[in-house]
Amino acid sequence: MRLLTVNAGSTSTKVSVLDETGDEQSYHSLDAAIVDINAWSGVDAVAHRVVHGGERTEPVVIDDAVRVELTELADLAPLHQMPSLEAIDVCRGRLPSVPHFACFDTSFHATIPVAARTYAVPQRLRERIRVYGFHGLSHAWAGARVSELAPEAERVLVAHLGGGGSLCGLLSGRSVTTTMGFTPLDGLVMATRSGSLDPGALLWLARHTDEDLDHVLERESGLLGLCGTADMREVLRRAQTDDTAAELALEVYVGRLVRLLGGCVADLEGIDALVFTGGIGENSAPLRALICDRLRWLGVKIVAHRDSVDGSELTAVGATVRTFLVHAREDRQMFTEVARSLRTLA
Ligand SMILES: Nc1ncnc2c1ncn2[C@@H]1O[C@H](COP(=O)(O)OP(=O)(O)O)[C@@H](O)[C@H]1O
Ligand SMILES: CC(=O)OP(=O)(O)O
Ligand SMILES: [Mg+2]
Repeated sequence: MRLLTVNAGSTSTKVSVLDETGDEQSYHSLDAAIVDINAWSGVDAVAHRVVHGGERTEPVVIDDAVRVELTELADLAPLHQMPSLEAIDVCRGRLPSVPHFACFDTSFHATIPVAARTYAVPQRLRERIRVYGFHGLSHAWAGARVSELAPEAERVLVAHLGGGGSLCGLLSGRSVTTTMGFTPLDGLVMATRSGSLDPGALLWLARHTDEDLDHVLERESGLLGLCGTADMREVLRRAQTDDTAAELALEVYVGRLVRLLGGCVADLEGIDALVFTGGIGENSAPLRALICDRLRWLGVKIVAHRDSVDGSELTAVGATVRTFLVHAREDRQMFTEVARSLRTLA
């Protein structure tokens, strides 16, 4: 099978053409991929990463009805859903005769136990509002890689740190806990998203200010709100020059991560392996060091590792938890899922 994949993230769009031989072509935008339209010849199907899939637990072929269904979820993922739908429209226009699949970030988290997905609100609201969890394609891929790299590891914590960020606790490869909830605004401090906030603060802001809360919390907060840049490379560079706003941003970022990771570790009753993935997790040795310095109590200890080779083991002597670096391959995960769906449909 030859598959075109489109992954519209909050700070990047990644497009690739893949097949089972491992041959692959990558592009950093849909426009760049369209310029190389010859690479699309012979594509059997297209896979689109769609962040919110509602109750869906499997990829689905996109027709007009599915498109409407996904549009109705747009305000639950304002940085992602409409850009994905726009990419879907462009690709369906260019390749009308092959199936276009939506592969969902939410699907992998269908295994989270009921109590862990339930908010303490009245029943009439619980029917609408629950934990979905996101970055599922990345967490699933990282979990599968760890099962190759460390087959003995049953309790695995994946830290997907990119433009968005979330932690996922996996037990025997299945998601049981995660830091994002009803929407991808929850949990960790992100590039421009606040992450978790006291719901009382939201009520207060709604009553006492005329801020556009959607805009503030999705696009003006996170690292950007704390120190004026959304790019972790810049935050780290500025923190080296005694820039106090950048230093605070790093402390808030790492502090929130460590606190939420502690909750996931408690859900898993300990961990055997820790995995870093996503643009920051894969590429930033200094950030991994800052995080792991705060996790010594857990038995995490890593070597200073500067390159970003997929599957590298970072575990240092004396550690009781094995730590790995895995490249986020949502495209490869979509390949696996679409191949399975095509077999089922055949
Ligand atoms: N060497 C690096 N050090 C720190 N951060 C990095 C590095 N390389 C990339 N990043 C960060 O990774 C982020 C992009 O991550 P990625 O997972 O590709 O994004 P998206 O969430 O759009 O999918 C950028 O915001 C950038 O700041
Ligand atoms: C769900 C999410 O935040 O995705 P990304 O990190 O790709 O923006
Ligand atoms: Mg991403």
